[in-house]
Amino acid sequence: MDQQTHALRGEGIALSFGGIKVLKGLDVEFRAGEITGLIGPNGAGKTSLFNCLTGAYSPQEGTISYAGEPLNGLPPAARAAKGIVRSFQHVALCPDLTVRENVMMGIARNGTAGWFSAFLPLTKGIREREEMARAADAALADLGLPDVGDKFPGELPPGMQRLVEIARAVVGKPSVLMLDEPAAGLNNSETRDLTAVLRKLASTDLVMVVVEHDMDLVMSICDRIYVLNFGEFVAVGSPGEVRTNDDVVRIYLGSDDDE
Ligand SMILES: Nc1ncnc2c1ncn2[C@@H]1O[C@H](COP(=O)(O)OP(=O)(O)OP(=O)(O)O)[C@@H](O)[C@H]1O
Repeated sequence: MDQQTHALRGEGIALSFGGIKVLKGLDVEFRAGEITGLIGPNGAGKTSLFNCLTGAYSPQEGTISYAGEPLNGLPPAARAAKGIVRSFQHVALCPDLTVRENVMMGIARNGTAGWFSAFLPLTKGIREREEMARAADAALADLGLPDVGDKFPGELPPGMQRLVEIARAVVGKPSVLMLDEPAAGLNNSETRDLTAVLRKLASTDLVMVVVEHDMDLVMSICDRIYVLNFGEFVAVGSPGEVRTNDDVVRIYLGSDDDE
């Protein structure tokens, strides 16, 4: 896998709301085989950039591509069908479906007969449902959750719900996995479990992007980190380079949030 070729790239991304520029012409490259962090103080533009990459926002300027294929104009569902998937800051599991069924929803984008037909009492549907259930159980087991398939999300603690959400994102074998504040709402031990899971997920053919406020998590899992401030990158580099960058130190010491 050529990590440069199989990269998610943004060139000259500019986004404004009501004439206020929140992203000021950003060039960014998220490479396969790396975990790339996106950090910055509150209001820096992290979520806006994330949303441009997933297709939730359309930047007024710039191009977004994966493996050289332009993605501009494609809505989130079309990007997901191309293997570019995301998790949400607030756990977004269906409360009335079992954990296994929630994870099975992540397979639907793969172009099988589909999640709905898998629930119809037809031979094809039954076979497909069994295959999807096996894949869902395997994804859950891979993330250290072997016995929760029959439970409902509400029966699990927040840390496990987060892992179920990640299982749903990875069960369809994405090429780009975008995680929006995966540690939000987790306690220290849940964050440690998540850190181990994210490290394990990293593989040579997967682009992983993490927007996160938890600096310990970012510094321990990321290969490269982009630091945003007021819609511009002020630094990019390894955790060690970013940690000792004078501008980054100034931004974080000068900001009044708890990063
Ligand atoms: N839908 C919107 N309409 C108007 N302004 C917006 C919208 N979304 C974001 N903004 C503005 O864009 C700027 C960047 O916000 P964004 O949420 O991208 O920052 P962030 O770095 O993700 O912050 P946080 O860490 O607090 O989530 C902020 O000034 C915000 O008020």
